[in-house]
Amino acid sequence: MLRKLPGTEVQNVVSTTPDTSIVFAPTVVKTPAIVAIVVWLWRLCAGLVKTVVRHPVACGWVASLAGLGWGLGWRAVLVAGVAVGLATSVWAGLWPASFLRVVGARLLAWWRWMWVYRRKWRSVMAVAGLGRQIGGRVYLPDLRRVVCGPWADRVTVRMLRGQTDQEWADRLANIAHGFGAGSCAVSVLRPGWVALTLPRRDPLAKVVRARPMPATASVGPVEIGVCEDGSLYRLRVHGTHVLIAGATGAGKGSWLWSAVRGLLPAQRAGLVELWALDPKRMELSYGRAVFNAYAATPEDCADLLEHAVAVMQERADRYAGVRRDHVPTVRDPFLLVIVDEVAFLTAYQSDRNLKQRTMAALATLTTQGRAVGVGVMAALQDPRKDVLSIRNLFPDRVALRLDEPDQVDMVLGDGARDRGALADQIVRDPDDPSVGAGVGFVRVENSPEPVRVRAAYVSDADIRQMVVYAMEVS
Ligand SMILES: Nc1ncnc2c1ncn2[C@@H]1O[C@H](COP(=O)(O)OP(=O)(O)OP(=O)(O)O)[C@@H](O)[C@H]1O
Repeated sequence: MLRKLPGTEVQNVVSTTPDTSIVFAPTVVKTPAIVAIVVWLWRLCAGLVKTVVRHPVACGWVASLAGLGWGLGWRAVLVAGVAVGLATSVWAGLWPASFLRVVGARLLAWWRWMWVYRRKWRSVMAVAGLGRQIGGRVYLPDLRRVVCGPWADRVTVRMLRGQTDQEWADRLANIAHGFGAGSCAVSVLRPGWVALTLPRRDPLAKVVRARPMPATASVGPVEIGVCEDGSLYRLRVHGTHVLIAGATGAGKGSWLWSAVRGLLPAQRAGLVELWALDPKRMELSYGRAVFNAYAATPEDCADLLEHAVAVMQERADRYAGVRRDHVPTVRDPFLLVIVDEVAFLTAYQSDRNLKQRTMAALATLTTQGRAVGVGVMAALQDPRKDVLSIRNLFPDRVALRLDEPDQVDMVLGDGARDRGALADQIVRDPDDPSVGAGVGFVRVENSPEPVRVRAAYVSDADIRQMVVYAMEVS
C-alpha cells in the first residue's frame, strides 16, 4: 500500500516502506573512456610544457643526453657525461665564485624547490590558513619560483585571487616555522604576486669590525655596518634626524660611534661639528675629546640644546628668501647633535623646568633643523610615547633588539613588524654580549621596507684611535 510520509518536504515522497529511512543517491554519470584519456593526456602535456618553461636548463640537459643516446648509443652518453663532469670540476676548482653563482645556486634552488618548498607547500599553506576550500575543491597559492641567494631563498608566489599581502604578513611566523627558516619577510612584486625571503643562515651572526675612516671629508651617508646581502649599509645623517631605539645592551653605542667615525674627516675639515649630550656618562664620555661640544648634566644638556636652537635660528634668518637647503661649509658646518639615552633628559627628568626646556629645544630642532644643517641623532631604550612624545619627528628610525613586539611598530611605524622587522626576536646571550648586539631594522623616510643591518663594533681601541685622529692638527 502506498502511504504519504509526515513532514513538509518529505510529504511529497511516496514510500512503500515508511518505517525505513530514505537514502538519496547521486546520479552516476558514466564518463566515456575516450574523454578520460583526452583529459589525462591534456594534463600530461600541460605538465610537460610547464616543466620545460620553468626548468629550461635542466630539461635541455636531459633532452640533449637522450638525443645523444638515441643517435650515437649509450657509450656516447657515457663519454659526454664524463667530459662534462671533468669540465665542471675544473671550473669549480679554478673559478669557484662563478661556478657557485651559475651552477651551485641553481642546483641548490632546484633542491630547495623540491625538498623544502614543493614537498611542504600544501601542508604549510593549509595549516597557515593561506589555502581555501571552495565547493569541495582546495585552492592553494601558486609556488612559482625559488632563487637561492648567498644567505636566503627568495620564493615567488602567486597569491589566490582576492588575497592580500597583509594576509601573508599576518602569517610570517607560520611560514618561517613551516619551512624551517629563522624568519620570513614578505614584499609585493606586483598586484597578485609576492616574494618571500626565507634565510638559510644568519648573515649578520658575525661581529663586524669598525669600518675604516673615510679617506675624504663627507657629511654622509656614513658607513654604519653591513646589510644581510653583504653590502655596506650607509646611513644618511645630513638632512634628516635619526632615532635609535633598543633595549639595554642592544648595541646603540655602535650605531652612534660608527656615525661619528664616518664624520671625523669632515669634522677635521671644518664641515661638521659634533655636539654630544651624554646624561648617562657611560657611552660618549669615553671619546669625549672627539666632540666639539660635550654636556652631561641635565642643565648643561638643556643649555647646549638651546645653543643649537640659536645656531639654527640664526641660520634660518640668514637663509630666509635666499636659499632653501644647506650645503656644509666652514662657515656653516653641518651640526650633528648626538644624544645618548634621550629619556634621561625628558621622561626621567624630575625638574619640570629643565624637562620643558629640553623637550622644547628637541622639538624645535627636529621640526626645523634639517633644512639649515642641524641634525639630531638620539638613542633611547624605551620607545613608548610617554617616554619620547616627539619620536615621530625623527624621519629615519632604527629598531635594535626590543623587549616587546608592540614596540617595533612604535619605533618603525605601523605595519613594520608585519613586513618582517622582528626586532623583538633578535637573539641575545647573557654570557656573550656581542650576540645580536648592533643588529637592527632601519626604516628610512619614504620607504616602507625595513632593512636588517648590523652596525660595526667600534671598540675602545677604535675610539682611542679616533680621539688621536681628532686631536691631530691637519
Ligand atoms: N655592533 C656590535 N657588534 C658586536 N658587539 C657589540 C656591538 N655593539 C655592542 N656590542 C657589545 O654589546 C655590549 C653593549 O653595547 P652598548 O653599550 O652599545 O649597548 P647599549 O644599547 O648602548 O646599552 P645601554 O642602553 O645599556 O647602554 C658592548 O659592551 C659590546 O660588548
